[in-house]
Amino acid sequence: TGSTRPERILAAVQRKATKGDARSVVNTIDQYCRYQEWAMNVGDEKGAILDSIVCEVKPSVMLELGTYCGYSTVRIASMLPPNARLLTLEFNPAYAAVARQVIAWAGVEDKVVLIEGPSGDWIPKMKEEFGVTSFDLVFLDHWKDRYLPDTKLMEECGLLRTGSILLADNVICPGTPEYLEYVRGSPRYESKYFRSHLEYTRVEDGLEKSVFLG
Ligand SMILES: O=c1[nH]cnc2c(O)c(F)c(-c3ccc(F)cc3)cc12
Ligand SMILES: [Mg+2]
Repeated sequence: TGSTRPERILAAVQRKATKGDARSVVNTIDQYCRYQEWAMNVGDEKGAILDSIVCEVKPSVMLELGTYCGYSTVRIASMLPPNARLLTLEFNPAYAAVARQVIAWAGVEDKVVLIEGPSGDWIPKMKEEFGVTSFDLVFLDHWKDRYLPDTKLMEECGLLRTGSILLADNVICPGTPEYLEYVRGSPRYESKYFRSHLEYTRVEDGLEKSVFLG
């Protein structure tokens, strides 16, 4: 049986990236996915927008929905101060196994809590299991059909406070129409679209930043 794409990404990281150097891990994955084989990392172009928002928000507690190989996990964690925490949720155990090793190689494991399982099950347990009061910033990058239900679930579970920010990937490609309609139409959110491109391609995609108004 051959390797999987995530395993080949991990092999590239362990072969080419400097251990303990998060930026080197990010650059290695971008190189691999641009020139060897495409993969669904947020990528360098949208990643720069993600960086600017993480820098602006300076979150103490952040949630990432959808870890995949850990590319954005490492990108975000490398920008967080030591006492900040990034909780990242991954449904697929094979992806989570690779992500743990990518996160370790980058040396950011102290700032990251990787949780395996369905977001719908874990979001209601965030307070009791992880001592979360509310999230300062949430990066939605999992399954497009879960963006809206998980957002409503976070509202219902009191995990969003006035000023909490949602940043959603892939709002154009593959597209999250119901989520966009909700955050753009709701008086409880102030939304803004950051136009970009689908990772490693010239296809349009973008990030939607939505501030929860309470
Ligand atoms: O399922 C996804 N979860 C999270 N992020 C994704 C992404 O950034 C993609 F580009 C894509 C994608 C996959 C195939 C395409 F042809 C286009 C986009 C999918 C996801
Ligand atoms: Mg994505």
